[in-house]
This record gives sequence, structure tokens and C-alpha cells, in this order.
Amino acid sequence: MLGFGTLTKKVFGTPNDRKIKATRPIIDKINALEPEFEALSDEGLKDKTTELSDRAKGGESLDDLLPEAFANCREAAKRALGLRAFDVQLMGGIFLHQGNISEMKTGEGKTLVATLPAYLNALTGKGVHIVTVNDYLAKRDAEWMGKVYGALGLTTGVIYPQQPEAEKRDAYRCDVTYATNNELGFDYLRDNMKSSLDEMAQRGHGFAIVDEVDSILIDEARTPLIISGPSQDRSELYVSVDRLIPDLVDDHFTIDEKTRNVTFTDEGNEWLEEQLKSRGLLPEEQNLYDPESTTIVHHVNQGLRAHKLFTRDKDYIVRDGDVVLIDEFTGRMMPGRRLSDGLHQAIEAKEGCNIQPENITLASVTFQNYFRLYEKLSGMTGTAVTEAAEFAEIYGLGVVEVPTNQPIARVDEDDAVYRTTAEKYDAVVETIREANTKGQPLLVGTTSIEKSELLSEMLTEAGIVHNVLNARQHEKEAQIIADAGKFGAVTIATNMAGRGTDIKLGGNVDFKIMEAIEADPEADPEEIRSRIEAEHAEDEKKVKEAGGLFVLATERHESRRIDNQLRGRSGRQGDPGRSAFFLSLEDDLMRIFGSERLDKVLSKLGMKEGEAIVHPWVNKSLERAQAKVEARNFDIRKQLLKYDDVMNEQRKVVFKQRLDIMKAEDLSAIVRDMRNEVIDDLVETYIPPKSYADQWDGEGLHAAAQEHLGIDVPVTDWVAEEGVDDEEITERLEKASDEFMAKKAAAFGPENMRSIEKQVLLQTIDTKWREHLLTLEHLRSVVGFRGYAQRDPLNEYKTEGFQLFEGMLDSLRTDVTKTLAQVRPLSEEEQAQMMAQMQQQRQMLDQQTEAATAGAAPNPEAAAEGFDENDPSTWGNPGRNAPCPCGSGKKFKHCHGRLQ
Ligand SMILES: Nc1ncnc2c1ncn2[C@@H]1O[C@H](COP(=O)(O)OP(=O)(O)OP(=O)(O)O)[C@@H](O)[C@H]1O
Repeated sequence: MLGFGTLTKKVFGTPNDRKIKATRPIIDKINALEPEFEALSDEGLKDKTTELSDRAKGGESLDDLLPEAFANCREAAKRALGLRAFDVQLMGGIFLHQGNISEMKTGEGKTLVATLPAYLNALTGKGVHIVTVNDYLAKRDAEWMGKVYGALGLTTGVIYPQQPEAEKRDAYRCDVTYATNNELGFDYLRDNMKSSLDEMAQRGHGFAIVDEVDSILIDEARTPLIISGPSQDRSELYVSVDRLIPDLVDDHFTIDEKTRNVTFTDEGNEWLEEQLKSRGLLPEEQNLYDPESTTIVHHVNQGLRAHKLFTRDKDYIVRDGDVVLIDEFTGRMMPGRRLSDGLHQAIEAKEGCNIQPENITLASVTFQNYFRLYEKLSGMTGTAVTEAAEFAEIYGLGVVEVPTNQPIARVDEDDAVYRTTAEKYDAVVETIREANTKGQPLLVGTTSIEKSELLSEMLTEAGIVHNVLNARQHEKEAQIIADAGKFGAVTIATNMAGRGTDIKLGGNVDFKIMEAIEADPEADPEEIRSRIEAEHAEDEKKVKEAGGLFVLATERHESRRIDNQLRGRSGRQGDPGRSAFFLSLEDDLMRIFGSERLDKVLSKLGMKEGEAIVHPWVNKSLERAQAKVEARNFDIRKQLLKYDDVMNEQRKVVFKQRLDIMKAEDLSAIVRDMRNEVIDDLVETYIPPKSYADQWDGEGLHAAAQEHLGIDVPVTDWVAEEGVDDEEITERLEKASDEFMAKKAAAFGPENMRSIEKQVLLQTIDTKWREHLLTLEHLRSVVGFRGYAQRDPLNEYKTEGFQLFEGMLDSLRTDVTKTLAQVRPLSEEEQAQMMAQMQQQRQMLDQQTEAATAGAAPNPEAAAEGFDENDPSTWGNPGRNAPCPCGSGKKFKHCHGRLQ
């Protein structure tokens, strides 16, 4: 019987059906244009691009241009790749252009789909970014689809790790740029650490098409991108905080062993405030709950955790003066691993070890916030519906299911559950043997490199010839995939065989042709081509008769999507195929999340050794377990985003200001405004409003003017004058400092002065912003501990985060004014010294950034590594006026530089 819901869907159509129907007239238009575009010459296609682009720039809407643009792009792909986009692909492209997520089943040709909206949107002249999950795909797609854009007269770029700066900038200036989410995010962060516009790599964020959108915007969204570097030495602080901890008594704090958190009681807080003040760790006028106290409170918390929650020889050991962590699951030492947020340093202080500098965040952004920078965002995936709610909530993206071109012919079997891992693997090997005997190609999915190798050993023992695709076999990836669909092939893979792994039944014909040409370079390539194509058709037929590709998975992943992706390597473009999951009660997912009920039911059903239970109920129960994990992860991400939103708003303000400063020719007005605000503040401090003249502190103001503005003016005389008020004094100070700065500008030359102002502004913003990031991190870890249990930590974080931000802007003004008041032309000697220092710093930062980008912990010693004062080839490019790296004490130009 049909439920009421199903019935109404049948009568009115689902919202998805309606969206699909709405594209029909557009697709008809594109199809009707086909003969007209077929008739165009190759040049004609490019001319069409120029025409469409002119019309777009002239104000015609992209929606109006869509049919012609899609028709042109389809024609170009036909000529360049021999692929004619199917109607469902056009449909997927329309949804992308409209800023949706197009859900298209695995193997439906999403790579080609992306070219349609990318081309249309690139007509505006703003670059389009196509985001892939890994570097291999970015490169593959840029090369593959680059032919289509080339035929249309557009340029294609690709971004990759450690790319030379100039090349990277060019790639971003292409019409369409392929890149991974990691590279895009890091480039954005790095750009906002640059000091001039032409050093910036990216040129804005117009339209992005995120391929495999759920993996990028959902799986990876939990880990923020971070560029870090070492901070200043704060060992003294750790030691002073550490001395305080043993004096705490039991009713000062509570400990929660489960969450590994500590909280101070009201009494504890009172005691702490007093102690911190008496030890000079907290200014007298400051309260423990002031936002300014965040950092010290954070360190006290970490000190307390170090003492009460971390036990020597259980959680860590002390070896050669280092604190080395112990893995709680394996009991092994983890040298080199460090606890974050100053906790490791707190333990070092507790053990009297050397305190190593902590790494601080120089810049950070979550993928969620990076992608929200784009004016228009869209995505593609094989499997989004499981996360539709999250896409709508966080990114405002709708998900539309696009029908498949051909009905899916793959048979997905119910899971087979065994009692033990050993029984499972026995069954896996047996099943592989059966399929292999009839020649059906197999892709066997495993969850780790170790497991893939273990299974490989078993197959070798069983005498089954096979290939292994895992990170160790990275180099041979393309070849292994090209062979995986051949008659009788067995390929064991980790989840490297996921998105983008395009396994062709009978093998990859292009590879076969290439091989044949290489084997016989004398022969006519065209002849080889037609011969191999004919042979390949036979191979393909044979494999189809054997049942197509069989995907056999040996474990379920935490996320349903990853499982579906693995299944989707089979049954592409309507091909026959089969998929099955073999599991055991000892699998991680079953142990951790499989409900006890499952266990009971299975034993009731009476599992016998070596026998599997296959029942749809088991599948449902497992999916529920997976859904639970997904829901938990979703909550974590939402929480992360809420906290990150606070920083995100501030980051946007700061990055925008930076950009404005970089763009500005002349910042003297801004700098003067800052100076005047500082003067207002000074006058207000020393000559309080509505106060009597005898309360005025002329001497204080005199000293402050000297310190902050660099001017020595007779303030004490001024305040003694008859009829002089605060306004008058403010004006005199403004005038005096204007004159002082004007003289300075004349000494430097106006042009130099403008550039000094710019550099000082940028550098001060950067320093302040970094300090602020650190304080925000600390704030985040302390809001939860605050004694006010009834307050919402997130709200606390928002309010205090805002106050800290305002405080940062205030101190920014003061610092810029002070620094500019102090700058003076340098002697040649000083200049040389400074240049050398700056260069060293820059090199160090670059190296650290690279290290952080590569995912490795930045190693402060790395900068010195490789440098050898006896070997000029290790010196890089020393400045001509810098001290010679050989250590002679002479300038480079007068020493080794002379040799060049
Ligand atoms: N219009 C077309 N006509 C014929 N073949 C096509 C067409 N579009 C794509 N294909 C082929 O379909 C295969 C799958 O393409 P692609 O790898 O882009 O799929 P996908 O949707 O990205 O799959 P997955 O996400 O599972 O990797 C490729 O071999 C491609 O050449």
C-alpha cells in the first residue's frame, strides 16, 4: 500500500522532480542549437567565446547566455575529447551554475559536467576555481579538460604544492584554475601575510565548483588550516606559574577525569587573583575575569592540568631532559609529539626540564569559512543526500539529485557478517578465487596500508596473482588503475581507490595504445590504434560477460559516503557489476559502534564458525551506527564553526584593511588620523574632561608626548597659561607633531616616507593580529572553565572576543604612531645590518610556512640545517650589504661577494 507521503509525491512530484522538470526547456534549447555549433569551424568556436564574453561584459545575464555557452562547450568537448555531454550532464551543469550541489552517481562524468558552468562563468573575466580532493586529480583534470577550454580559447591553470610563486600567480590568472582545497586555503592565508599587492597569488573569489563537495566541505571541515611559527621565549612565565600550583589546596579546584578538565572554584579564583598579583603576574588594577587576563588564566589552567591530570611514567616519561608522551592505546613512546596550547611546556616546567618554545598560529582559517568567501559556490558529488541538511544550514547550498544517464546495472549485495577477522579473510580469499576463476576483475577495498599488505600476503599464499594500490605504490597509481578492469585482474586497494578512480572494463584503451606504440615505434600509429581498439572491444565484451567489475570491501568505513564511493567504482555508465561488503564482529566499527543488540541477535541466530550472516536487518543496523557517528561529527563541526565565526568576522575586517592599505598610494591621512586619536587619548588621560586645572598632570603629558609622539614640547608651561583648555592643548600637540612628522618626511623624501608608513602599518597589523589570534585561542580554552556555570561559554567568547579585538585596534594605533615617531634615516652600516636581519627572518618564515603546509611540524632548527659557512653553495642569496655568511665580519660585497 502506498503511504500518504508517497501518494502526494506521485501526484505532485517531489521538489527534486520539479527542479529537474524546470531544466527541460533549457536543455531543449541547447540541443536545438547543436547543428548550428557543429557547423562552426574550430576558429568559430573561439570567436563565439569572444562574442559571448563581450555580451556578458556588456550586461547580458549569464542565464540568458547559458544555452549558447553550453552548446559551444559541448561542441568543443566533442572535438577535443570525443565526449558528447549527455542531457543529464547538461542538467547537472545548469544546477551548478545556479549555485547548487549536483548529486550525480559515481561514474556519470562529473569532470566533464564542470566544464559547462566553468566556461559560462569564466565569460565574465573573473576566474573560476575548480576544487579537487587531491593533487593527482587537479593535475589530471586540468590536463584532460584543459583541452576543452583550449578549444574554446580559454586558459587553464593548475596549482600544486611548492609551486614557484610566479607560476602560481599565472595559474590564478587563468580563466579556469584547478586546485585542491588545501592549496587554495593556504594561498589565501599566505596572501594575507604578503606586503604588496603584486606578491599576492589569488585575485579574488568569484565562482567555485567544489568537486567531491561532501568530502571537502564536510569531512575535512573539522580541521582548520593553520600556518604556524615559533613564538617568543616564555619559559619564565611557565616557571612562575608552575611554582604557584603546589600551593593550591583541594577546595580551590575540581577535576573532571573523563573530560580531562579542571575548573577553579570561587575560592580558588579569589586565592589565585591575590597570588598572581603578589607575584607580579597580574597588574594590580586588573581583575581575573577581565579579557586582558585571558592569557595568564589559560596558563594557570594548563599548569593545574599538568600537575593533576598528567602522571609521570604513565602519561609521559622524562628522557634525556625531554618530556616524551606515551600513547594510551599502545603504550609506546611518541617522541616528537607535543601537546598543544602550552600544556607540554607546563609539564616541562613541572618536571624542571628545558622549556621548548611553543608554536603559535600565524594565520588560520577553516574550510567552511574559506569557501564562504566565494560570491557563488557550487558542488558535485556522488553521495550528498546524507548531508543535505548540513549543506543547507552551513553553506546555504541546495542539493539536487540528477538522474543517471543509463539505469544502474550493478548488483549491491547485503553485508555478510562473520564472527572473527580470520573467518572473514578466509571467506574473502575464497570469494576472490571464485570470481577470479571465471575471469571477473576484482577491486578489493581495505581500510589501511597494513591491511592491504596483509591481504596481499594471503593472496600470494593462495597463489592468486594481484596488484596492490596504496600510498606506497603511489607512483604506479595510473598504471594499476588502467589495468584494474582487465579480464582476470585482482587489485587490492586502500581508500586511495575512491573518487576519481575510473576503472574501465577490459582495461584502459588509451594506455593499451600507448604501450603498443612504445613497443613498436616503427609501425604506423593509426594502424596500431585501430587494431588495439578492435581488440579492446573484444576484451570489454569478455569482461562484461564475466559480470563486470566486482567490488569486494573488507570493512565498513565510519561514513556511509566513503563506502558508497568504493561501490561506485563498479557499474559506471550503466556497466554491469557487483558489490559486497564482508565484515566481522571484530571490525573497529562493529566493536565501537555496533550496538549490543546486534551482538545478541547474531548469537541468537546462531552463528557457526566460518559461516556468515546475511540479512537486510544487519545492513540497517550498521547504517544506524554509521548515522550516529555522522551526527556526532556534524555537531563537532557546527560547534567549531560557531567559534570560528567570531574570529572569521574579525579576520575579514583585518584582511580587508590590509588589502586597502596595500592598494592605497598615500596613507598619510590615515596615519595622521591615528596620531590624532592617540593625542586625544593622551590628553584625556592627563587632563581629564571637566576637571580643574590643578588636577592636570602637565609633566605626565610631557613625558607621554615624548614617548608616543617623539616630540619635546613645553606642556608644563602650556597648562600653566591663563585660559588654556584641553582643546587648545590638543591642537598645539597636533600642530607640533604634524610639524615634527613633516620634517621627518622631508628628511626621508616624501616617497620613502609613504612606503615606510605602509610597511609600518602592515607589519604592526600583522604582529597585533598574530598576538590577537593567540589570545583568542587561549580565550577559547578558558571560557569553559570560568566559574560562572550559568553563562553560555559561546556568548562569553563572543563578548570577550569583541572586547579584545577593540583593544587590539587601540594598541594598533598607539604602536603605529610610536613607531613612526621613532623612525629615522639609518646610517649605511645600520641599513646593512637590518637588511641582513630581515632576510634571515623572511627565509625562516618561508621555510616554516612550507613545513606547516606540508603538514609537518615546523622545526626551528630546519632553518639552520643545510647551511654551512664553509660552503657558499648553501648560502642562498645574501644581500650585497649584508655581513658575509663566511663569518669574516666583512660586508658580503667586500668579501665573498667580490668573487661573483
Ligand atoms: N558524455 C560522455 N560520453 C561518454 N563517456 C563519458 C561522458 N562523460 C563522461 N564519460 C566517461 O565516464 C567516465 C567517468 O567519468 P568521471 O571520472 O568524470 O566520473 P565521475 O562522475 O567523476 O565519477 P566518480 O565520482 O565516481 O569518480 C570516464 O571514463 C569518462 O570518460
